[in-house]
Amino acid sequence: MSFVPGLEQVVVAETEVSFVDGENGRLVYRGEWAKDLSEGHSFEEVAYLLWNGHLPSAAELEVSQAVWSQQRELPQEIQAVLDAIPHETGMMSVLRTAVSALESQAYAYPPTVEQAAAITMKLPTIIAYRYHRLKGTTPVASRSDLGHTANYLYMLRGVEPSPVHVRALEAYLILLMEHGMNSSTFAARVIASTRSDIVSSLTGAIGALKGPLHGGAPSHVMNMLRGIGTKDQTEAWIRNKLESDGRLMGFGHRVYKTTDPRAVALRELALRLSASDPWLELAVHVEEVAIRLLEEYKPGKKLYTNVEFYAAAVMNAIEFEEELFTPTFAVTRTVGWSAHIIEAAQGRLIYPDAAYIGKLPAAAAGATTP
Ligand SMILES: CC(=O)SCCNC(=O)CCNC(=O)[C@H](O)C(C)(C)COP(=O)(O)OP(=O)(O)OC[C@H]1O[C@@H](n2cnc3c(N)ncnc32)[C@H](O)[C@@H]1OP(=O)(O)O
Ligand SMILES: O=C([O-])CC(=O)C(=O)O
Repeated sequence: MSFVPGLEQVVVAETEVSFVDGENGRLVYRGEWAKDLSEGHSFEEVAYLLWNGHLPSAAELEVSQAVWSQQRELPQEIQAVLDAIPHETGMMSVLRTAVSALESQAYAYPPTVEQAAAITMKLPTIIAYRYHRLKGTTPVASRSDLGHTANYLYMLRGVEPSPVHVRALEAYLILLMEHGMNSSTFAARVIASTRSDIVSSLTGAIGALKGPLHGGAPSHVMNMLRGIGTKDQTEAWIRNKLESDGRLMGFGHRVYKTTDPRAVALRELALRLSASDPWLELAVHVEEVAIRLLEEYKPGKKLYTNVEFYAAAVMNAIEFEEELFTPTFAVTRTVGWSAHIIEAAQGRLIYPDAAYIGKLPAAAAGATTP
C-alpha cells in the first residue's frame, strides 16, 4: 500500500452530485454548468437540483418554496443555546454549536432531502439571530414572502434588501453551493458512512470549512490586501511573503490547475457591482502580480486565483462584514454537503489505512515487523 499525503488524486467515492474539472477550469452540478445556474436561477432551484437530481418544474418549485420557507424559525432551545455562547466566540464556532444542538429524532438516520432542507433553511436564521444579539439589536423575524437569499439579507438588515444585492448574493451562493470532494465534504461523507445522523455530519463539515486553508480564507485575503495597502507596494509585499515561505491567500487549489471558474465569475460580478471601487482595483492588480510571481517562485506548480479571492470582493461589495464571510459560505455549502451525506449514507463505511512509523514494544521489536 502506498501513502499519498493529503490523499491527492486518490478517488474515495463515486458521486452524481458534481464534477470539478480541474484541468479545464469547469464546474458541473448534476449535469448543469454551475456558472449558468448562477446567472439564471434561484437558490431554491439549485438546491432542489442538487438534492433531487433535476431542476424543479414550476409546480415542484412552488410546493418546495412554500414548505421550506416554513422551516426558517429557530426552536426556543436553539435561541437559548445561542444566547449562552460567550460574545467573543467566532461566528463559525457559534454556527457549528447551534447546528450541533439541532440534534433530535426529526433528524435521525437515514438522512433525507426533507431533513437537509429543514436544516439549510435555519442557517441564515442562526447567523442573523446571533448577529443582532451581538449588536444589541432585536432579531428580525423571517418573511415567508421572500426567497431564501432575500430573506437572509432582510433578517440581517431589517429592511427590504436592494435587488442588486439580492442578485449578487444569490449568484455567490449558487457558485459556492457545491464542490466535489473538498475537505469539508469528505469529512461529512466520512461521518455519514458510519450511519450517523445528518446533524453530526453537518457539524463536522462546518468545523472543517472553518480552517484558513479552506473556507476561512476570505478574511485572510482582506488582511493581505490591507497589508499590501497600495498598488505600488504590491510587488515588494508579495516577494517578501513568498521569500519567507508564506502563502498568498486566495491562490492555489488542490484540483484547479488553471483559474478557478468561480473566481472568474465572481470577479465579473464584483466588477459589475463596483468597478470604480479603489479596493477592487487593488485586488485586480494584486491578482495580476501574484500570478506572475507565483510562477516565478513556484515554477510549474500552476498556482492561480481560487474562489476565495473574489468571494472576499463580492462580500465586500454587498457590504457584508468579515465575520459573515465564512458563515455565509456555510449557508450555501450545507446544500452540497447534505446531497453528499444522503449519497454516502448508503455507501460502504469509509475506513482508510495508516502506515505505522512509530516504535514497537521492546519484546516485539525483533520478532514482528509492522
Ligand atoms: C474554498 C477553498 O477552500 S479554496 C482554498 C482557500 N485557501 C487558500 O486560498 C489558502 C492558500 N492556498 C493554499 O494554502 C493551497 O493552495 C491549498 C490549501 C488551497 C491547496 O493546497 P495543496 O493542494 O495541499 O497544495 P500544497 O500545499 O501541497 O502546495 C503545493 C506547492 O504550491 C505552493 N503553494 C500552494 N498554494 C500557495 C499559495 N497560496 N501561496 C504560495 N505558495 C503556494 C506550496 O508552497 C507548495 O510548494 P512546494 O512544493 O515548493 O513546497
Ligand atoms: O475544493 C476545494 O479544495 C475547496 C474549494 O474550493 C471548495 O470547497 O469550494
